[in-house]
Amino acid sequence: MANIPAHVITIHSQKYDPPLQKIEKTPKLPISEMKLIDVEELMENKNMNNQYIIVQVYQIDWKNSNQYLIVRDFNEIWLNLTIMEQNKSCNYQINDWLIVKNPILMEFGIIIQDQLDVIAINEFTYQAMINSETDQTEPIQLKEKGNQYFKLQQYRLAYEVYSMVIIYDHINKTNLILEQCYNNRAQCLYQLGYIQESIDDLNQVLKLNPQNEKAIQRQALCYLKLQNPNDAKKLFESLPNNKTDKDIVFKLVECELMIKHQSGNIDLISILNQFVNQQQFYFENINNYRHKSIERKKSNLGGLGLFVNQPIPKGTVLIVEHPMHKIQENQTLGTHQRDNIYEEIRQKAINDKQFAERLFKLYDGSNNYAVKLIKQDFEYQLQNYIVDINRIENIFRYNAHAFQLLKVFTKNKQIKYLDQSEGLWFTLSQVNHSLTPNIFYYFLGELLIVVSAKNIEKDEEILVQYHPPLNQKEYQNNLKSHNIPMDQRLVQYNQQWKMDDNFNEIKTIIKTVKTSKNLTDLTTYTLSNPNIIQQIKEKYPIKYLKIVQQVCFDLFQVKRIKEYINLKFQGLVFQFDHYPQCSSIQDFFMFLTVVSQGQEIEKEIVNFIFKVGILMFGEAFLKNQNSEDLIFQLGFKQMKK
Ligand SMILES: C[S@@+](CC[C@H](N)C(=O)[O-])C[C@H]1O[C@@H](n2cnc3c(N)ncnc32)[C@H](O)[C@@H]1O
Repeated sequence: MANIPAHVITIHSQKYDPPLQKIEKTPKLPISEMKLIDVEELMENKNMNNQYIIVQVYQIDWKNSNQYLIVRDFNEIWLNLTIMEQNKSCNYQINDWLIVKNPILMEFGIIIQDQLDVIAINEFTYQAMINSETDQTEPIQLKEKGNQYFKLQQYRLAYEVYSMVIIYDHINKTNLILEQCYNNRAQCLYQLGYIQESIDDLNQVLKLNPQNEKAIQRQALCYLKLQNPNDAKKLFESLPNNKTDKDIVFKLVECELMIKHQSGNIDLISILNQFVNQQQFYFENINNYRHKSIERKKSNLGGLGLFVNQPIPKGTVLIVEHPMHKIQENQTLGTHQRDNIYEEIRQKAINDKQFAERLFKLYDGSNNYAVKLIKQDFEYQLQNYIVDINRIENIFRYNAHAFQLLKVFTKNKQIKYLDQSEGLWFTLSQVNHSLTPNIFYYFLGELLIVVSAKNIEKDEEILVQYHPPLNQKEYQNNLKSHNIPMDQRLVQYNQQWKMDDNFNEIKTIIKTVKTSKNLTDLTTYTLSNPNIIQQIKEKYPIKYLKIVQQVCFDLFQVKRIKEYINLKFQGLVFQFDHYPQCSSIQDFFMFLTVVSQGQEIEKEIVNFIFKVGILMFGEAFLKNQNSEDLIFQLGFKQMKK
């Protein structure tokens, strides 16, 4: 141990030799939500809440029942530490390390009012502490344990384990895995929502290794989270792969957007172009997601249905799913290629057991028996290599969803424009129909997103509206085609949904879109009929919000703004029914906000969508302009070029 520097005033009192006592109870580390700081930091930062320091005991004195220690921290800073009203049976020994919770720094040193705020660590307690938490003794193993917790998303536990390694490392001055542990612990803090604390840990990493790219990137993300795009940008830019790594490029654009947004200086087109020129992005890396509360059970409506086993607030993302099967380009079930389609699916079922298993779990028209028979049926059919084509057809008839696959990328990244297509989405296919649905869904390309439209009670069935009701006859036909009995309370036709005057015109637009050979036709059509646009605008404001969403989606996929604006007309006219619950901009914003908070789906993408949305509306608000006009101006400006 080093000599005490002269400037430390030691307290000379009568010497007291405490009896050596074993600690019987294993102390738990009281630091689950606390931050390790050093004495220097403590001097700068007088707020002692939720902090702890670690010091080593050099000398012990007593005065009445107060214990006076001389201690030093890892950085060899010496100071006095007074523990008021110390219980004499709890004695510290020279060279013990003390974990001191919430230290109060006074002129003459640290005062501890509550002796429980101090825990001594000697070899014995240290071992006990580690064993009690993890059954691991070695710090490297301990770190592995932390990693395991992290993988299981048990961030609190991971945090504690990493903290222990950090303490161990400080004590033993090994510096062995300190860098990794701080880095990992920073991630835990981030996940737990302690962003500033995460930044502090990352500073520790960068102190040890200024080149640690992971830490730089993570710190930048923290700054973004704290709405500090300038610092975030600097950090992202300092990364060597800031032009090639798609995540970083993406983040840099996001910084740009946020900076422009905060300064009120928005030039959306140039931002879009900048983004679009940089790189293309795909939705391929989004994993399927299904809310943990969803259960499949018997439904009063017939057959099985999906229920939630906990209350679900409005706006919760319940399902994010890729199609388990989708029909090839330009095909729908109504076409003459139908038999080929079923044959194709049949082959897939024969070759891919998992696919077949899922397929046969779907409703096959035989309400009561469908699921009961699955297992034996499936096994039998596979054994004999017979997958009945009629059954495949049935499954498709009752489960397929249509979606507007406006464009896709071919393998060599060419854009292809497609007509409406159909596919099977596994989870959505298990949801029953209602005209008063509690969920709604929409597609980003072929990616399905299902969101709760109301607060849903525990054990309530989730219900979706199968078709937008256009008129009584069509509605009845829809129900019939779905094998749904007309007397169902939940499926009664609502007189309010009469065919409106705009309907025929809208239909004409749809038809034009569908039959036009190329996009110029559509441009001419919409431009020469501004009244229709005006009418649609008045009647269905929500569809403009749909454009915002589509705009953002297209940022990832479309190179040429022109085409994308043209395509919007197809999207907007056809798809606005998917937002029956969003009747205002505010509603839609709420929806976006909630979606962006969905932990499990690709946050960046949804955040990005959200931000572009804000920018567009933000600009309109700044200019005191109708935001819908703005979106339209944007579209027309581009089209005229
Ligand atoms: C996509 S499936 C839904 C899941 C299905 N109930 C099952 O058992 O797997 C569609 C079928 O469910 C039934 N169904 C859905 N909604 C219904 C409703 N509101 N009333 C009666 N039956 C309904 C109809 O038989 C319909 O053809």
